[in-house]
Amino acid sequence: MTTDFLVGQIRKKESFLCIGLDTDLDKVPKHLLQEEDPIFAFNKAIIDATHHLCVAYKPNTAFYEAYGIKGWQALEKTINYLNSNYPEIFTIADAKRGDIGNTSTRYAKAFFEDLGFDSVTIAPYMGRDSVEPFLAFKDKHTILLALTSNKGAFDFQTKMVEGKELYKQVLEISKTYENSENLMYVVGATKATFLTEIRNIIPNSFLLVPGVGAQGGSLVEVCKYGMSDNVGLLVNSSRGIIYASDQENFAQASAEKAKELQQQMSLELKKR
Ligand SMILES: O=c1ccn([C@@H]2O[C@H](COP(=O)(O)O)[C@@H](O)[C@H]2O)c(=O)[nH]1
Repeated sequence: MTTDFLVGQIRKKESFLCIGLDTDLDKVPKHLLQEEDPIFAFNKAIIDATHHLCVAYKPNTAFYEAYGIKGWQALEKTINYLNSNYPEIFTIADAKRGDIGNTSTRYAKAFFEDLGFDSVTIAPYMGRDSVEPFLAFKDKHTILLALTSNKGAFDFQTKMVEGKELYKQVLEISKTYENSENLMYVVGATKATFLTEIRNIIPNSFLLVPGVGAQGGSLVEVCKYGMSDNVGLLVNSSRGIIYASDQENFAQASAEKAKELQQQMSLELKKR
């Protein structure tokens, strides 16, 4: 999917919501456990109830890998369902990969070609040759971890390296990578006050912003400091939406939570 198409969807739906499909069988409604594939049954119900309120879905691969081959099959069914039924939706494999070049190429093929995701999250730590294999794929997006939402972000990401915080080095150096127009960045909603400085370095790049909802980040602050001329934001909520209820009405309850965020997003878009 091109960035222009994504921006068009954001304007049309008045939403830059990304719903995280972090599907955990300990948390899904009990009646679904009788289904042949309870993970997919849960995801399908959530997607059907919420697709008009969001522009992206982000399965975190950990939640699928944890269930072995059945989990991976559920991930495959989920992305196939999205691509077949809702091709206007931007899809993110939150896999946090990155390795030596030939290995990164295999990861890129797995997520972009075999599974057919629009984007994948990548750790920048191994540098240029670990990231560029992902960037080589046209109309696919590589979402680099810049400043993450967790407390441990302060262990390394904000440390000074050659006179500059490491996360700023990641932003600046990655701009020099081949096909860097295919880059997006992860910045946690819990780090919203850093967004002004981040926008000075990458004024127009899209940011995937996890951390509203369960982690306590503020959507208003993210928009205040992080919204760019082309919106430039995909704000993710996972647990806050998909586990709104553990009863039979779970999909409707998730749609209500998604609608609350979409309406706040619509207001933020109208402010500009
Ligand atoms: O900095 C980061 C990077 C990734 N994540 C992931 O996003 C979701 C957040 O889930 P919530 O339930 O809305 O808190 C989850 O998959 C994380 O692994 C992040 O939180 N922060």
